[in-house]
Amino acid sequence: MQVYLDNNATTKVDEKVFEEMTPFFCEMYGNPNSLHSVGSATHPKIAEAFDYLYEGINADDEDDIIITANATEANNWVVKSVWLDRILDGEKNHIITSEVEHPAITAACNYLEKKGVDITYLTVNEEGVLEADAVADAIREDTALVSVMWANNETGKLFPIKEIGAICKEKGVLFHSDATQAIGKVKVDVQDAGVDMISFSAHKFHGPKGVGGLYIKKGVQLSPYMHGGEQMDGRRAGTLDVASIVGMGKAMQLATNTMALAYEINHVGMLRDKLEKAILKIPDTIVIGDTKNRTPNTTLISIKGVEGEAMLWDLNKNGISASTGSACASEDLEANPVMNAFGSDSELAHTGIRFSLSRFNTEEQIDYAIEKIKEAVERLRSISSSYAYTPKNHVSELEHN
Ligand SMILES: Cc1ncc(COP(=O)(O)O)c(CN[C@@H](CS)C(=O)O)c1O
Repeated sequence: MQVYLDNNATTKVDEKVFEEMTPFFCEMYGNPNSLHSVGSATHPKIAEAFDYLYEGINADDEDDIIITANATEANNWVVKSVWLDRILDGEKNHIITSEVEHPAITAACNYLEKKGVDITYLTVNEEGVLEADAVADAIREDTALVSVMWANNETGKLFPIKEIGAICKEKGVLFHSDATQAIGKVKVDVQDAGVDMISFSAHKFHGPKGVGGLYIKKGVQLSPYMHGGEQMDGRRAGTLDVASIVGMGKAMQLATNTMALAYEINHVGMLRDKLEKAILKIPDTIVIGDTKNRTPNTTLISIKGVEGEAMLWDLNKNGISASTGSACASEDLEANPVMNAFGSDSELAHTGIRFSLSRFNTEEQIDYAIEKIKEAVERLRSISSSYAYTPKNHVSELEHN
């Protein structure tokens, strides 16, 4: 049985999304900027896609949603153009972010540090969340940007975006949120939250890889990151990938409508809780962060005495796909930065397994995964030189219910 539990890394394209995309490869292949009818034939579905995007995040018609290749581009665009506009060409020299952001933010900020920009990486509390007051305390006269993620990709923890939005508005500081792991899992309402910009990627909510977006509130000045043609009113040059834009719009509509979000909480959340509860019945296991105020699909669990990569290998042999943390950091065997941020000791930081579900997972799949996880823990602990294996914590004696 194949059980895909790594949806925070990427998701399957919804069949309905794929259907919407297919005409734009071999039939309606025109360039939307061409004046002829082959080009203009793409316009109605592009317009519909943008309607879905605006509705999906409750953007005002006067706001902008600019198509990017992915959230990485959107995040880099925000950080580097704020540097250009407000630091190099302005009187600011300070950016505030958190220490558990995705590398698309932290690496871009590290790059600016080398250019002399002062970056504050706020720490998270023991629940794995940044406190809004910490942002207020960190803001200075020369602060150009606050960038805090909406939901953490490894723990699923939700950050106090609305409170931070109010603080940034009151202090007149630009506020960006990386909403990549929030869209399609929780309600993302840019007007209610008071954000100036958010980043997103379609492949996180059952759209195609290679397309994402940056929402920019009306009136926010941000120099283009990509210069060239007049696409996106000159805010992001490059021929539009019509199929991907249409796919992202449809995916946004399918993932953010009221029924879909209710299903995320009631079905996906139920499956995640069932999986998590079953694993926590195994001795010496803990959830990293805490179980409140999370996206409904994610759990990051430390299994003492079991190296994360070894666990993944065991699960993979049984058709189960999970990760030790974000996919982009999976190659290096360094301790998981998010777990380090929680003050986890190094042993713990190597034992984290991230399970991230989707609306396509079934209860039968979760029951199968629970059985295989218990078997893997039993096997790996029995050959572990570091785990004190006693009859008390024999996994096989545990009742599975
Ligand atoms: C919060 C957040 N912000 C940005 C990105 C980047 O998305 P791209 O479409 O690759 O550009 C991601 C992607 N995180 C994946 C791959 S590293 C994970 O396994 O957690 C993310 O989670």
